[in-house]
Amino acid sequence: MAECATYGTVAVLQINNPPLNVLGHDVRSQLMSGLQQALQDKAVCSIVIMGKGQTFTAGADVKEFGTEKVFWEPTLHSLVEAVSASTKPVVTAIHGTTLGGGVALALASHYRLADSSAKMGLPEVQLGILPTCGVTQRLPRLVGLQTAVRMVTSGQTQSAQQALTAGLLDKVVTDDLLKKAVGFARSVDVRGLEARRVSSWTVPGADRAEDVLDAARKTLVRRSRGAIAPLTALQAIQASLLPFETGMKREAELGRYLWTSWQAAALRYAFFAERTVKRWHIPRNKNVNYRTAEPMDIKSVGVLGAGTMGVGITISLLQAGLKVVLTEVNKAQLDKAVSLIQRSLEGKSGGKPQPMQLRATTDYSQLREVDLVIEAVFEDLALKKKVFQQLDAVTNPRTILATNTSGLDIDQIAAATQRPDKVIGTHFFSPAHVMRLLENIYGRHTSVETIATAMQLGATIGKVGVLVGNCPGFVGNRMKGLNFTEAMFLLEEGAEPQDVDKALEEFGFAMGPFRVSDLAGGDVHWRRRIQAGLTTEHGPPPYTPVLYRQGNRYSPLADMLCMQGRFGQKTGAGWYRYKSGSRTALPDAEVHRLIHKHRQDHGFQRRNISSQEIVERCLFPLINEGFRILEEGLATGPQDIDVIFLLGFGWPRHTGGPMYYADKVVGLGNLLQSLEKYRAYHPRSAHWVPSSLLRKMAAQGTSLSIWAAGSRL
Ligand SMILES: C/C=C(\C)C(=O)SCCNC(=O)CCNC(=O)[C@H](O)C(C)(C)COP(=O)(O)OP(=O)(O)OC[C@H]1O[C@@H](n2cnc3c(N)ncnc32)[C@H](O)[C@@H]1OP(=O)(O)O
Repeated sequence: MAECATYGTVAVLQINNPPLNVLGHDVRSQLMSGLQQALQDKAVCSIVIMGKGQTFTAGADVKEFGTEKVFWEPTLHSLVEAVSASTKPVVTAIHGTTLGGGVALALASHYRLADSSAKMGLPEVQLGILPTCGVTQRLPRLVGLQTAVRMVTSGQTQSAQQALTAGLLDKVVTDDLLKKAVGFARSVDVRGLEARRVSSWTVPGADRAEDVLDAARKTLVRRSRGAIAPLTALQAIQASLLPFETGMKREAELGRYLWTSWQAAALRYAFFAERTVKRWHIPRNKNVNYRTAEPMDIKSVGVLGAGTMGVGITISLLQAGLKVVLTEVNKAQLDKAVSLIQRSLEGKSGGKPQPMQLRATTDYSQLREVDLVIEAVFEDLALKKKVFQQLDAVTNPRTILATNTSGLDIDQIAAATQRPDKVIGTHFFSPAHVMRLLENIYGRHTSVETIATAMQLGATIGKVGVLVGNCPGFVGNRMKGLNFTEAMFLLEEGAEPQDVDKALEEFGFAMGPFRVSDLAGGDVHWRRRIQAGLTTEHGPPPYTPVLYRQGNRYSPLADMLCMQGRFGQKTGAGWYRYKSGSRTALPDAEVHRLIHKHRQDHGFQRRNISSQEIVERCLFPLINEGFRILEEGLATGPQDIDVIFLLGFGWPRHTGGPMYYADKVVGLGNLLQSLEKYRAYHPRSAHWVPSSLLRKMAAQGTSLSIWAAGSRL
């Protein structure tokens, strides 16, 4: 857990708690006793704290949060204070990615040394808490308010060089950190110790504090979108302008407030959910799971189609060091894609991107020897089936064939080949080289090896892979579609697009559904509705009532906009209008007129609709569908659905995701009641019929987390 050794007059305490040296109770106890021993040992003049393995420490053990263990002595706070109060100089030597409590230990030390490849960060706000143990008080004294505010409220990591420039580190070294730290510790003098205690310093540039804090507050109010941790952390930093002990009390007070907040619990859940989804199984056959599966070794990947998605996917693969054969029949499109890829990879640090690993070709037969192909052609079932037939003919029979689709039937695509066991859906999110989510969809015949390979490939290229079953829209788009459907009904009943968007943005989404639709292009879903027979390019299909389709209430408003060529930002007009070259959504009188006339034509009585109703009507049907998905065994557990929404659809992270939010914030009983209430008002929308899983759980008074714990392997 923590090892102690002496090198002449220097005692070295090394954390050894693989994989990430988190500071659980055992580690804290051993570090504390090592420190006390070193202080008592007359032969020891100075002390080094460092870590073994891949990192100094990733900080506090988050698994202890929400349990009593975190308060067991020595707490992290006691340990940090013991380091700060040490009568012998303490040097912290940092390597790897040092986070949270690791930075707290470093700040309390008298000297800070780091390996040149080290990174340091304070991700606490991402867990809904603030950096305590004196971090909000010591950091501004060391690096100034501005840098401290940036580090604490963003949670982003700093490179060793940045930390050195900011004044957070005293020295950056290359190679043999242990030797250099011991050498450094030998050179420091106990006589200078008092002056090295950061707590005795004042915050540099305190005279400009108001301006810095005001500017930060304004930015955070806009960016946090309801998350309370960043603004609370800012208050703690503000307290660093007070005497140190007063500031420490304020930090502890604010820390306690966040510690017990529902948002901290939700964010902790989100942290572990992202890691839980890799432990997948198929609900209908639990023997098929991450433990029994053996992935194929993938060294080369073919990407078919050099449009926006193909380019993003290629960049992700190249960045992970894989060989890529990019195939596109249109030579001009291919050349454009290659230049985009090269530009994107140029100047990327880390040495991974290797453009020479890319072969671009118009010739399908070049895909003959790749291990896996990701097809990224236009979202059209007939086209994809044709492409898969060709791929089946040209590629090696052992090659896995993946289709990048956002909702088409994997089984139909697989049926176009002689190897349905080697066909899988890999739904990338746009921009594919930026978005971390990869929704992997198994079909009826997809083999366990193919599933494991797609999941492994996701991890290799830095994505969070979530495995789901095959159904229209899969998990993400099947649920998300309902949100947009209800949003349009709200327009019919009296809301304006900006009212709906505002309510959901206040809930925490970066963009409301109409702004998202304008960004993505309304034509994409219009084509899908046409394919599904819900509408035609000229209006409702013959003999179809305007407001009902396929047994459900239907709003034709989106179709009406598309029929006018209003596809969103790319056409300068959609639900909003856009000035040339601008992405700012401006309310458009023409849209208001169109909605107004539609209401009049169909006898809707306009009424004022509250933000609460907007949020409930847009989100509750989607959550209800999530329960149906679990019931149908299309996702391993609620975490999988939550991760899809957190990483793919901008669901506000501080609420944990749709299923967590329903379970822990709304409450399953309340959700059921609301669904019943809206169902009574809107009987012709099947999405208000509560799922039987939800009914059962609400009746039993059980929770999704208990259900999930029982179902996960
Ligand atoms: C007050 C609060 C204080 C003082 C704090 O310190 S709060 C904690 C601050 N630290 C963090 O938030 C670190 C979070 N961890 C990460 O960001 C990443 O794990 C990493 C960048 C450090 C490493 O990433 P990676 O190499 O991809 O590894 P994984 O994320 O997959 O993690 C491996 C396993 O370790 C578990 N883990 C990671 N960090 C912690 C932690 N701080 N406490 C407990 N467990 C942690 C993670 O869940 C993985 O576990 P398994 O899923 O493999 O079981």
